Amino acid sequence: MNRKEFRDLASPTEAREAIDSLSIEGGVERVSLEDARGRVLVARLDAELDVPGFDRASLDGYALNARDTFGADEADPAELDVVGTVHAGEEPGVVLESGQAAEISTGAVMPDGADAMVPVERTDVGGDVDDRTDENGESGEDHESNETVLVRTSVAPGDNVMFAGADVAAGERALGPGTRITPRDIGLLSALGIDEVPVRRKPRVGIVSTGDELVRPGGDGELESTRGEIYDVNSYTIAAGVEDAGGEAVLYPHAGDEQDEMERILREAAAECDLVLSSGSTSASAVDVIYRVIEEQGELLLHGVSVKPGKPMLVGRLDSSAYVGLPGYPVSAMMVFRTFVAPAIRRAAGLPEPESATVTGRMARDERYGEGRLRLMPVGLVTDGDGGGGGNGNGAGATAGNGAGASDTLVYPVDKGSGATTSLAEADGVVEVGPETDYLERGESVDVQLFSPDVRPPTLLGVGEDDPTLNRVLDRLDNPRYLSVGSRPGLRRLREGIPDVAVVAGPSGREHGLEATELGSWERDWGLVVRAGNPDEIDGLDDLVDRDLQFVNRTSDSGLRTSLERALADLAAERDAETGTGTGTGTETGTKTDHHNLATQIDGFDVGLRAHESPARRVIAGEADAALGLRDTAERLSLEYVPLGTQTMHVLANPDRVEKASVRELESVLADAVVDDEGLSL
Ligand SMILES: Nc1nc2c(c(=O)[nH]1)N[C@H]1C(S)=C(S)[C@@H](COP(=O)(O)OP(=O)(O)OC[C@H]3O[C@@H](n4cnc5c(N)ncnc54)[C@H](O)[C@@H]3O)O[C@H]1N2
Ligand code: MOO
Repeated sequence: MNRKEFRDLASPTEAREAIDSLSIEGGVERVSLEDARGRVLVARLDAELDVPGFDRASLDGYALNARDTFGADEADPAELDVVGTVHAGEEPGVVLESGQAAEISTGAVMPDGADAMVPVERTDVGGDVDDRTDENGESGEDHESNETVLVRTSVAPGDNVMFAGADVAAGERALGPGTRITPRDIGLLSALGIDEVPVRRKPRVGIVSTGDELVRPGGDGELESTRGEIYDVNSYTIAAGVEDAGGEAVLYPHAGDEQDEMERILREAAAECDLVLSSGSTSASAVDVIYRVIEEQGELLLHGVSVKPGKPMLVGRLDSSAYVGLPGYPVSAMMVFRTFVAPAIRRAAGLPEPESATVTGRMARDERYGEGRLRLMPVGLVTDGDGGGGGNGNGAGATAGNGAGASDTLVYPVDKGSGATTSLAEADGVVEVGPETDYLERGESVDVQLFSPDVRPPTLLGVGEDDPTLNRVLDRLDNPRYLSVGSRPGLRRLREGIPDVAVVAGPSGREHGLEATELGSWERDWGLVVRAGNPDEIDGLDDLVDRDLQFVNRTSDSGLRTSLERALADLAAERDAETGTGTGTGTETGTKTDHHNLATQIDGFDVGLRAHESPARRVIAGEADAALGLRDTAERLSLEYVPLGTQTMHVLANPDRVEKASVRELESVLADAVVDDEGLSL
């Protein structure tokens, strides 16, 4: 089977041109006023009537003839006979003559003979109130002619009257083609009595994810990890991106890795959509055959672009639809989508390019890259210094000013690889690094395109140990970001000056030779997490070493792993001491036992999982007898906990950021927390 090789890559510009050459417009449809918001008008709409359609009183008061008020003022009011009342929505039953007025409501039709009105505040009832025969103010004919009104101001013709057509006159241009209809435009359309408008049909975008391993989120049953099953990410991120760009997303069933099945589903989508987006099957493996479907059944315009991530993307046509093949890796799929596809959908939908929100910052560390492709580098932002801007210095409830203030913005690459969804979820934007740049130096200025103008960088950036108590602390803060990289990498990053705080297990910063302020600390109980009821009667580390038990560890970056290794070292020393007194053990004679020797006797010691709960979940799944973990975790998952020790968690602040509002807020949350038998509670 011949496989795809990427020898000649198209340039990003060529990729854009290829996509632009496809037609993905959706045509025209008519939508009702209720569905018109955000839609793009395709034709000019002219007013077919006057708004208002009659001369109308702008205030509650009296309609009258302006000439009758000339010279009137507070001291010398004009007295007019009130000959009727006109309410909104009724025909005036009165015609005014000189010296007469009619009571009138806001929005009511001005009676004939009236050319102005006076608000009620500038009048007084004249005559004798007791003479009034009609307290309810019924229509004009019912008024006694001896009722009068004292008008304490003079008005000019037209005062307080909105004349017919003053809002919009018949024949006027109301809305032009290309208008993206806003709630205000809907107001105008309603006033004109228009209940349906011609708009661009949203481009229909079919989404076909390929791969035998994909499972829809929320389906029945668990993922079968042994088969490599994963939840489908791309269908949903891409669908959300399509809707954001003004398209209508249509999800199709997953296509497996068979060419025939891909062809069937792609053609079904092509028949119903203006654009088909597939994900996966773009690269070089034997099942990456989607390009053949396009090549054989449609037209393949290009395959392979000099961009990272996203190299294996495809552009072409299938039947009457445009086609773009996105790589399967979620980061690659999303980056290709937002860089190349979303602008084309927006154009087809008639939407303008969104305000580009760009932030300039400094690289927080050196970054090397030399593949000669345009790199779309996801990055996170953190404000250096005291948080700058608004002087939000006094703690309580402060939503830390994170606008681009006086302080610097540091930019750090977030790269867990193209396969990690958190590479995007933990990023704020993208830095485009040209193919000629192979090195970005710490401190160098870079422009970050935010994912959207409303992206706000987190108020607080923390790194370090994964911990359930910490998760509760973070819930108390406004928009923090925490990267659980483990204690050691956390300390390293704090030393590099990137995060605001690091959370480390075990020895405090000072013992690591670090100039960091400790904001708070708590203890956590750690040990072995075993099945409920402890059916294997596991008492401690001895059991793991000496018995045939399956164990699951944490990665060597984690503080728990460090504590476990120390405990093993203690056990080794104990056993050596016993050997010294002549008690034989299983260790080789003559060699000193160190914790490595004991570790090799623990089945599964080298299987290290990254998060605090993952090992315990292996116990629940029946894949292990004991896991390294916390008492907290065991209790929450209704498992049994075998104590091995306690460990102190330290929250250490970057010395340059101790005055940053969010850091002070964290300090006060930690100070408020109560430490009792249950650990730290809030
Ligand atoms: N020998 C080579 N291998 C690879 C190359 C190459 O040039 N030579 N290119 C790499 C690059 S770059 C990328 S990007 C990927 C693209 O791979 P495919 O488009 O063929 O995608 P798959 O192999 O189907 O999947 C890759 C990866 O992503 C996961 N995936 C796929 N679809 C989804 C989805 N809807 N939701 C979540 N995750 C998904 C899939 O399980 C795989 O792990 O190829 C490199 N290989
Ligand atoms: O080009 Mo792939 O998209 O790097 O990961």
